[in-house]
Amino acid sequence: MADGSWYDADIDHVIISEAQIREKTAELAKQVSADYAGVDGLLLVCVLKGAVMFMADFARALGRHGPPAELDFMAISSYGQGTTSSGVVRILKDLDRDIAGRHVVVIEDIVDSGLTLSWLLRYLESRSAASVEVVALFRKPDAVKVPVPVKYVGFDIPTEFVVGYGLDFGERYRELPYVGVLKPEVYARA
Ligand SMILES: O=P(O)(O)OC[C@H]1O[C@H](OP(=O)(O)OP(=O)(O)O)[C@H](O)[C@@H]1O
Ligand SMILES: Nc1nc2[nH]cnc2c(=O)[nH]1
Ligand SMILES: [Mg+2]
Repeated sequence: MADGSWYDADIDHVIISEAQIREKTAELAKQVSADYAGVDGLLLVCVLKGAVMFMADFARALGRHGPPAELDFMAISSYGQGTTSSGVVRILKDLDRDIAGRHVVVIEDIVDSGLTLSWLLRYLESRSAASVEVVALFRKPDAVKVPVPVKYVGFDIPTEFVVGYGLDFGERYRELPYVGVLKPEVYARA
């Protein structure tokens, strides 16, 4: 449907295309680059697994402009296998280094209820970062349960469960290059 890949049979419709993601990522990287000009060693923190694609593309886009950045990864999970947040956040992998005094930019794929991010921001601030801001590629403004300060937002999308570009359903569909909504029968057979 979208580009002829075998997953397309499961996709009802595309919400954001690969080209739109590419364009927006470049735009966000330019904004961050301008705002952090002069900062040496910005620390990008990727929230695994969902943000893995966005981190890779965003970091490369930032690399065209600077400032120089380091990359670190946290794995936290609040969704389990389903489509609603449990609200219980588990750290599966912590940061490798101390972030005290560092300028941190959190790279997130999506802000839905806001539960994951509000937990993460509290966690990072408790570790004495000099500053913490968030870049989120997608946000569902009508789904937010806990308001979180997200300085850089790519796309506001409707309150629907989406997959692709890092976002999974039962660990599948993360490798889709676009973001879309699954056909109802996919949930029925899960
Ligand atoms: O705003 P919220 O309602 O908290 O939802 C957003 C979070 O949910 C997803 O992660 P998930 O817990 O599914 O883990 P994953 O990234 O490994 O898929 C997504 O990647 C965000 O981190
Ligand atoms: N795959 C996926 N994970 C999410 N986590 C929070 N919202 C979503 C969503 O819409 N899709
Ligand atoms: Mg998930």
